[in-house]
Amino acid sequence: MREEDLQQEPTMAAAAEEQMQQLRSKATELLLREEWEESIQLYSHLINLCQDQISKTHHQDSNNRDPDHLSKLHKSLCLSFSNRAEARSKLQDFTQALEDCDRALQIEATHFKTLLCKGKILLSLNRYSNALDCFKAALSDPQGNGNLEIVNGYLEKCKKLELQSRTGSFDLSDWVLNGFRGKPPELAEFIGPVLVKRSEISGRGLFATKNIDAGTLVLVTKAIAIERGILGGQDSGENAQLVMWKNFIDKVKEVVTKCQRTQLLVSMLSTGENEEELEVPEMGLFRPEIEKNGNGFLEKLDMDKILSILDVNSLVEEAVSAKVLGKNSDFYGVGLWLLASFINHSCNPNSRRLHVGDYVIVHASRDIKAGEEITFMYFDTLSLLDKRVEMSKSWGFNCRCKRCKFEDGVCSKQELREIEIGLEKGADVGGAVYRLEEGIRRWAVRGKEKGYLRASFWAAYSAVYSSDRLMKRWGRRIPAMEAVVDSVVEVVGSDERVLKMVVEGLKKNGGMVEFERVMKLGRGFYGKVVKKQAMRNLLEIGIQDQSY
Ligand SMILES: C[S@@+](CC[C@H](N)C(=O)[O-])C[C@H]1O[C@@H](n2cnc3c(N)ncnc32)[C@H](O)[C@@H]1O
Repeated sequence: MREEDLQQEPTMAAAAEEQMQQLRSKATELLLREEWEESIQLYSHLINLCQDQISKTHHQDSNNRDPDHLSKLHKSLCLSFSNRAEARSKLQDFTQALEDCDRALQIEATHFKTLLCKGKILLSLNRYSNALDCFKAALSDPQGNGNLEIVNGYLEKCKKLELQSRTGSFDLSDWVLNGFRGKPPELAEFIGPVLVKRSEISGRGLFATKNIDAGTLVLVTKAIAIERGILGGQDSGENAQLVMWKNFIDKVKEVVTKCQRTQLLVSMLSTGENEEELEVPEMGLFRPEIEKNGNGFLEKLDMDKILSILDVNSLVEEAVSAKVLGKNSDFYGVGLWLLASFINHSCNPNSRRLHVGDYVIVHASRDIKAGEEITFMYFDTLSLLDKRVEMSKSWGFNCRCKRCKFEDGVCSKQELREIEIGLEKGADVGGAVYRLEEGIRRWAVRGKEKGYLRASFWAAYSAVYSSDRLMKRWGRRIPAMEAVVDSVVEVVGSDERVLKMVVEGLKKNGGMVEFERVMKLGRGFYGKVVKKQAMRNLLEIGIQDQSY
């Protein structure tokens, strides 16, 4: 280096130091004011300057190097990455935020602020054991001592969620007993014994890899985007729905841009066309703990494709919990849950879903055998074939489930149609049920197929069983309620209306319907997330005042 350069260097370094100092205080101010975008810009500038200065210092003659100066620069760089990570995480840009955390931790492996920030990001990405490692490491930093309470709080939360996601042991008893009111409990993501495979129904579907008994959890997964609101009257309701739909699309677009893993999975969802040609995703893709940032090739998701995907896969929060949460019948919530998007519809479903906060919980609503496809209902399955055909069309497909195939091919279609028309015209429901049961015998309909027809005419059966007058007249000529309930539950799984009728039967007749039967139905309906004692209370409440 020339003599004059050497003389100029301290002044240039001082100027750079001053510029960095100004940037640091301005960026910190923006961070405190929660102006994330702006603070990110300044931190990026600061990071460049720091790196520049560090490289200049490295090029200096080792005798002239000031080790203190270098270590200050490294500290400043570490803090800048850490703060930029914080700002990026606030904007939900988790991929870049994690990159910043890692760069900060390369400089200082136990940097407390960074470990806390990284732990929180991993926690919100449902990567519980990785988050746990971060919080444990944070405790080993001297700064951790002053923040023991905060770090321990996160550690406990992580441990609980990690256990839930590993074992599927969730307990929503208190929340359900409280009428789904209050803040929904915190949940982990969980994947039970299931696998995505080709389905005979259409495209891909989710299958059980083990026997799963009624009430057992199949999966718990968080929406990648969700939009909720209250729809007003007719016109304003339609408008509100349009605005919500637009916001929902924007949210999906944003997550897809920010997270490659999400983008990859969204691009694999069905657009409703050529489903047989769609790729079957490997299950690892649904496990956030397995770091997977795409395979280098990412299909570009254009707007048309996103719209078709959302049309086919988004679910409306229509579960009882969502209605109570919204405290309003006009409450409407729409979301996209990735793994749940691989579940096909069946009018003979074996699972049901419950919405808890941003999570959807899917549990078996009846016993499922290993190898069986897991299905839930997209629309009401306790209804007649014609109505179901109409609803399936409005979903954009023709239902190809076994029940629809059977009912479509049943030899006695004309007679069934006559019973239906009679009911539409206000014929005696008891007479209709009697005629149907008599037909079932004559047409030699057996086993599960009996349940198919009974589930289709459920409205008539339930009207008879709930009326003392009709039961007096028809009770001895039609099957006992328990037999019909069993065959209907075998077909549609546990259902709120069936459960309600059975609970009312228990209330009226005491011993006629055993409590165990009600408990089994309750388990199929609410799932094992409601524990035995709470379920007893829940159903006893129902027995006392019918408001379960
Ligand atoms: C949420 S996706 C379910 C997964 C889908 N099969 C796949 O391969 O990605 C919904 C789409 O699956 C198909 N589907 C679901 N249930 C069906 C059924 N019962 N009969 C026919 N097609 C069905 C329809 O194309 C529907 O638009």
